[in-house]
Order: sequence, then structure tokens, then C-alpha cells
Amino acid sequence: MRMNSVRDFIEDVKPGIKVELVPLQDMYGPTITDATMDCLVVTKETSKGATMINTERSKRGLPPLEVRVIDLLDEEANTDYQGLLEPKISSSNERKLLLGTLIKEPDFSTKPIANWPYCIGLTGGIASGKSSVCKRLQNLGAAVVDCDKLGHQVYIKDTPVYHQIVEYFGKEILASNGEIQRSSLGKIVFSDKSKLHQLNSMVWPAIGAAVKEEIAKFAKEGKDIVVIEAAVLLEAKWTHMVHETWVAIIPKNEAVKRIMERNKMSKEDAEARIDSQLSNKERVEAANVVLCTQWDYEITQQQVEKAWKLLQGRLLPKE
Ligand SMILES: CC(C)(COP(=O)(O)OP(=O)(O)OC[C@H]1O[C@@H](n2cnc3c(N)ncnc32)[C@H](O)[C@@H]1O)[C@@H](O)C(=O)NCCC(=O)NCCS
Ligand SMILES: Nc1ncnc2c1ncn2[C@@H]1O[C@H](COP(=O)(O)OP(=O)(O)OP(=O)(O)O)[C@@H](O)[C@H]1O
Repeated sequence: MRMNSVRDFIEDVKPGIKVELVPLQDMYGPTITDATMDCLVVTKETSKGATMINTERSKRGLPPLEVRVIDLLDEEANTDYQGLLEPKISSSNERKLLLGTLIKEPDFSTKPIANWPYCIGLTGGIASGKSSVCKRLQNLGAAVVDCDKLGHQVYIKDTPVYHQIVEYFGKEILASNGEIQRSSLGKIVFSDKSKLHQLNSMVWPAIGAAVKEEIAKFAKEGKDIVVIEAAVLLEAKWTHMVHETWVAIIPKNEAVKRIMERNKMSKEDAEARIDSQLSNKERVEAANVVLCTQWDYEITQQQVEKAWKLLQGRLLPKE
């Protein structure tokens, strides 16, 4: 079959057939373990891999995949094909197919964590849909650690962190009962980067320790997969506590719209809040899996189900 690009092939596929694009470096992942797959589309250059994939499938008692070799027509088309498999996300239809798939192999070599429970760090910008994705993963069976909530617990009156914060920010952040008023603290730190930095250095170690305790608690309960929802996962370097980093993204204009609606913020304030955080690009660069919540809830659900299903095929063995 001679095609301009893989996209042509996909457009040629009849509706109802499940098509997944697997980045070249991940061809071995789902393709050797997914019992629901029927067919593998490869170029001449990657057809050797297909033979090896079928050998691996037969070792696992899975039926061989029908292999379709397509021939790309010209240089330009070949570039398009390579671009398609690059681990980057844009709004193009082809790259949509990468959402929910493993775009980068996780690297456990530098992480001092046990194989089990398998931990996913879920991050993303403000209003990117983290909570919505988490809820869906929880419905599928994941245990969830909410770092915003853990963050709120470190402000409990008379703890060492409480005293440190009051000493630095002054008594004006306290309510009449002596408790820290987060809204007052938020106003200060979200308009002053150096103060936010100070606050982070006081509270992140305590939140990190609380995350570890939660993971240990879920391990005792026998949970297999724990999702750690953390807006600041990358900034706080909590990635060393998780096996994989999943990132929720939305375009900036959609984020502004959502924040204005949900938080009743002005456009300028919403933009300032987004600009104070990491960009989508920076997060995607660190991501093993990317999810985009830009469209209907149904599409978010489909991406989450796909990500969950593929995840089952790469969980590490219990030690
Ligand atoms: C500044 C605080 C007191 C404001 O509390 P408040 O209840 O008003 O907001 P909340 O905690 O619900 O956070 C709202 C959103 O702000 C963003 N955000 C929170 N903390 C940070 C931070 N340190 N850096 C950047 N963005 C942040 C996140 O998108 C978060 O979802 C609070 O956010 C806080 O203690 N932040 C520092 C601790 C932290 O990093 N928590 C987040 C753990 S994921
Ligand atoms: N398709 C969608 N998937 C997920 N969320 C969506 C979608 N469409 C709209 N939203 C809305 O986006 C808003 C933000 O979602 P959510 O609260 O899950 O984000 P978040 O990243 O947890 O936000 P934050 O960290 O700012 O609290 C919600 O009001 C949600 O209803």
C-alpha cells in the first residue's frame, strides 16, 4: 500500500476500528501485551520490529498481529510521519491520538521507590482538569492523594510549620481564632514570587513527607495504583516519589476562560496566575503521558480509559 503518510492510512480506516499510534520507541510496549489489537501498520523501515513483536506476542500466548507495510511516497511525507511520532502534543488530529499513551518511557534508575504500589504523579496548570482526571482514575480503581488538601493540613495551629510561617509573614495572616487564613496568605504569595518561594521552602518538605505517608497507607490497604495529584509536582521535585508523570493540559485561552468562570477572576488576574506557573511545553517535556481536557467530558473520559488500560500492561511486578 503506498501512502502519503500514516494519517492517510488512518483516514482510510473505516469508522469503528480502534487505531492507536505508538511512538517508535514504545513499539514494544502495548503492542506485545494488548490482546485487543488486530493489526500493526509499519513502514518498510520499521517492519523488522513487527516480526519481533509477533514473536514476543506468541511467547505470551497472544495471536499474531496482521502486519500492513505502507510505503511513504516522498521526503515531505516522511517528515510528516516522523513529526507524528515525535513525543510532542499539538492540536493536530494525528497528535490527538498520542493523548493517553506513553510518550516517554519512565526512568526508574534514579528513583528510590519500591515497585509497588505503582505511583502516578498527575500535574498540570491551574484549571487544566487535574481534579476531573483524578476523579475518573479513582472511578477506575486508583487510590488518590490530593496534595492541595495535604498542603492545607500543614497550616494546623501550633505545628512547627505554623510557627515558621507566622514568624515570616506576620500576624496579619491570622484569623481571630489564631488560625492561618489561606486566602490572606494566597493574596500575598501569588503577587510576590520571592514570598511564594519562601512559603514553598517552608511547606513543601512537610507536604512531601505527608505524601510518602499516604502512599505507605495505601500500600498497607493493598492498593495497586496510587495517583498523586499535585499542581507543583515538577517544581517541588516530587517526581522522585512517583513512577510516572502524567500531565493535564489545556490551551491558555481555555484556561483563562475556565478561571474567570470558576474563580470569578478578571482576565488579567487569570493570565497572571497562569504566567506564574510552568508552561504546557515545560510540563509536556517532563511527561510520560499527556492528557488534554480541552474538549467534551466524554473525550476526557476516553483518554483516561485509554491511559488506564495501557498502564495495566506496564505495571512493575510486586517485589
Ligand atoms: C497559597 C495557599 C495558602 C493558598 O491557599 P488556597 O486555599 O487559597 O488555594 P489552594 O491551596 O486551593 O490552591 C489553588 C491553586 O493554586 C495553585 N498553587 C497552590 N500552591 C502553589 C504554589 N506553591 N505554586 C504555584 N501554584 C500554586 C494550584 O494550581 C492550586 O490548585 C496554598 O495554595 C499553599 O499553601 N500553597 C503552597 C503549598 C503548595 O505548594 N500547595 C500545592 C500542593 S500541590
Ligand atoms: N472536558 C473537560 N474535562 C475536564 N474539565 C473540564 C472539561 N471541560 C470543562 N472543564 C472544567 O474545567 C475546570 C477545571 O477543572 P478541574 O477543577 O478538574 O481542574 P484542576 O486542574 O484540578 O484545577 P485547579 O488546580 O485550578 O483547582 C472545572 O470547572 C471543570 O468543570
